[in-house]
Amino acid sequence: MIQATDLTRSFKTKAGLVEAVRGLSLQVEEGELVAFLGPNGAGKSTSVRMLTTLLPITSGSATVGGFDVARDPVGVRRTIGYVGQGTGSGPYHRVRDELVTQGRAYRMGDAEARRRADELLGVLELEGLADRNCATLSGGQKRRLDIALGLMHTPKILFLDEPSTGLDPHSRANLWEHVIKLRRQTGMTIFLTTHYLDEADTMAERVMIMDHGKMIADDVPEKLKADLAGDQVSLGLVSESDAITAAESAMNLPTVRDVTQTDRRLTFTIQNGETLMPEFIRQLHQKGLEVATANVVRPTLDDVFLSLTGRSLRESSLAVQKTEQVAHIERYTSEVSS
Ligand SMILES: Nc1ncnc2c1ncn2[C@@H]1O[C@H](COP(=O)(O)OP(=O)(O)OP(=O)(O)O)[C@@H](O)[C@H]1O
Repeated sequence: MIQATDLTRSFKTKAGLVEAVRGLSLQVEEGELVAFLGPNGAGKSTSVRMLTTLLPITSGSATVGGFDVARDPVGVRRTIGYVGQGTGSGPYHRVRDELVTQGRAYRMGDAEARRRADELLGVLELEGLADRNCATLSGGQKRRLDIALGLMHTPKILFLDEPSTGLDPHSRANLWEHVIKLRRQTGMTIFLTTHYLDEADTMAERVMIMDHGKMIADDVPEKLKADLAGDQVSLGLVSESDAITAAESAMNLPTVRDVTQTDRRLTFTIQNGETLMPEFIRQLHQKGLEVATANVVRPTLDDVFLSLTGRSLRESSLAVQKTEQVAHIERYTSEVSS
């Protein structure tokens, strides 16, 4: 459904050439839900903007829905819906009118545009707001309207650029319920960028991680976590000598790494820790070693990024969330004081 080969995009700036995307190749199959992750400035939006024909490519090639993004941008635009970071609705228009106008822009007849608008108002639970001015909607309602706008022409592929950024946790969860429902009903292919690691982990079937303009990982979240991060195991033994012997045994476990023993504590990283640990502890008991405490911590996508780059992706997304919180507080303060 989406295919890119060696895509690059550079920008000439006063400070010099910025290579935002440096040889991106990817493939997304029909009906997949793929999350595109990466720290600020990794090149995610630039990639999405090239795939959605909003930005010309510097070199390489891409097809979306079977249409070449450089040679047939109109074909691509007919096939996709794009929900960008800024809200797409006009503040002084009513919700249903906004949808109908969008439909007309896609050359739908008036009756068809109204029928589709009402259908989407239902799917995205915006019926009660159809006659409200867009300016009066909450953040979460606005994002749902943005998605409805992107779906008016019934696209096969939906691009969502940071759909839930700036929403409170309840609105984020609600937005996701709607996206998942839509996907179940339509079988649409969904390609989204997000800063929220938990969101990518639980919602996406496949995660692509970008850093410095390049793809550094592309797989199902569980596999990425198992292969690149592994479970963190921590065992407490009753004596230091038991811990030393247990560490020697741990060295022989398959996929084990980073075995560390300090006093009575033994820690290591391993794949499938939850499954392997009961048997390992039994073996230690058989050797006369006593395990007093055991803890297995499952890895996160941040651990994957850390193992790939030595940096934390969470810190980058926390920085974004902090900026958002400051923006919320500033908006609130200015509303209160005005
Ligand atoms: N129009 C532009 N002119 C110059 N540089 C640009 C332009 N657009 C993007 N860049 C640069 O390209 C790089 C990639 O930016 P991009 O917006 O694609 O990153 P991103 O991964 O989407 O980041 P974020 O998560 O912060 O949205 C950054 O260094 C950015 O400053």
